[in-house]
Amino acid sequence: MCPSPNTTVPVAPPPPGRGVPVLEIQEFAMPATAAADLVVDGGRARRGSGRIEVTVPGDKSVSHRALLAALLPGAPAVSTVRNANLGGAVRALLPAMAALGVEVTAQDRTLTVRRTATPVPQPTRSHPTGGGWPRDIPYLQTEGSSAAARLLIGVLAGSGTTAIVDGDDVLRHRPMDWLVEPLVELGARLSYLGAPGRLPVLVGGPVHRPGTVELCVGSAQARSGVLLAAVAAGLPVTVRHSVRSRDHTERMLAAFGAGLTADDGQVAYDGGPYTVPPVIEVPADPSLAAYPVAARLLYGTGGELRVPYVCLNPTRLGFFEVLRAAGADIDYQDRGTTSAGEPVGTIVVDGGLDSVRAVRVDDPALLHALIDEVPLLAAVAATLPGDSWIGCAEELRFKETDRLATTAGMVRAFGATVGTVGDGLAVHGGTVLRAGRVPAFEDHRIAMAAATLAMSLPGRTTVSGGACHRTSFPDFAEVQRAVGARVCEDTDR
Ligand SMILES: O=C(O)C1=C[C@@H](OP(=O)(O)O)[C@@H](O)[C@H](O)C1
Ligand SMILES: C=C(OP(=O)(O)O)C(=O)O
Repeated sequence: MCPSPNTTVPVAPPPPGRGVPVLEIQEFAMPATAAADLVVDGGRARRGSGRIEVTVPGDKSVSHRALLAALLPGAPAVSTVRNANLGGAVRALLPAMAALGVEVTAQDRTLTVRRTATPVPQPTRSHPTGGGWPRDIPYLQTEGSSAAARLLIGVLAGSGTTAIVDGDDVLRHRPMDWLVEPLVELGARLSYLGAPGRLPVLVGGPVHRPGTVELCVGSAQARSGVLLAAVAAGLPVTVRHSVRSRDHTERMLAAFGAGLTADDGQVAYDGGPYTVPPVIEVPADPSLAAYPVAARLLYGTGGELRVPYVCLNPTRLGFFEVLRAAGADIDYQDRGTTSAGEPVGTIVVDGGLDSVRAVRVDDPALLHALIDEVPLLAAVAATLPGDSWIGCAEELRFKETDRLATTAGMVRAFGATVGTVGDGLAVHGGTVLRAGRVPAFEDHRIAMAAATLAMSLPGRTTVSGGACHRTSFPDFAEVQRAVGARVCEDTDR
């Protein structure tokens, strides 16, 4: 049986003086698993030494932004997104765009976006209060992707497009007020059609009041939603934020020529013009590169592993930086820049974790630079001899699962001693870990972290519902097999 994600085992006190933000924790029943299991036969790497190169899919965040750029006023009628991530989270945006008359076709990893198509209405879900949906208003469903929903709300609230934005049962429990409240301050008419602060949200009128808004969270999606609204409306807006989280929206809009200035703690848009280019290039996803890199480090044998053309935006490199600072041999080479203003290069890893005792994250910007890699970092930390701490992570409670709890539950299923303490995770090192059946809690990041840890442990591990990795990394198993893993999907379930 899967351990409960809600069990809290304090194994170490939080660091002194750490204030825990008061945020309302999401509680809801997870839907029954639909995904197949992942089966991992762990132990030594299937391949020995030698240089290996693997490529990982395009960055999920940049893909979302590149697609939504096509909805900005003045964007070309036909545009191309190259090397897009084609996982479920990015695909979630396509039917919503179709309902707005924007057709997206995929060939390999290239998306062609046409703004002039006939709108294709999406089927509606049941109304959360049992009432009826407002008539003649496009209904846009973004499934489980909060980036898709939040960024879309921003673009709609900037371009003055009336629509309803909805999501699946899990997304209907994730906070939308982080973004909706600042948009309302800027004059947008937005209303919650179900629970306050949650989807579905009706976007009824555009932002039109210039000014400064203050965000209460570090969420890059919230900041991006406000910036996209401001730029779509040509409205001068300053966004103050407490944490510098991923800045892909700022880089992309600046690459379009929009007048943006970023200082410590704020980003300001001057209301001036911009040009959306006909082609946007997406670099490979550093959050996905982290899995083969971790597998290589956990195996600890073999030669160099190279992952080319990865987004080297510093707001995304926390996982690699924390391990580098702790002694792992990780390097960045072949540096360049994409047309969307993103630094790119090859991540090179050699050797294992022998010189690494423990890892520590206790800075909010660093946490945000590895926010999606926390389950993987905790899994790696469980193999180290020392005690590790991953703090400043309160926002993880608002992901598709409460990822502080589900990360602890997953790592504990391997026999590790790990607990949620305040706003973080304390991982005791030096425990003997064992293969077995472990939960993924329907969460792609938990599934991939579990499967990666299992690769280095002798014996068979079954990651329940682990095939949910398709949300962000459809070819996860193929890539990990190239690094030496024995991992496959159990299609017999
Ligand atoms: O801006 C984005 O594309 C994302 C920002 C992060 O979420 P938050 O903005 O909620 O922190 C991250 O966890 C998510 O996978 C993608
Ligand atoms: C949290 C994630 O995405 P989102 O917030 O967009 O659902 C993720 O991909 O790990």
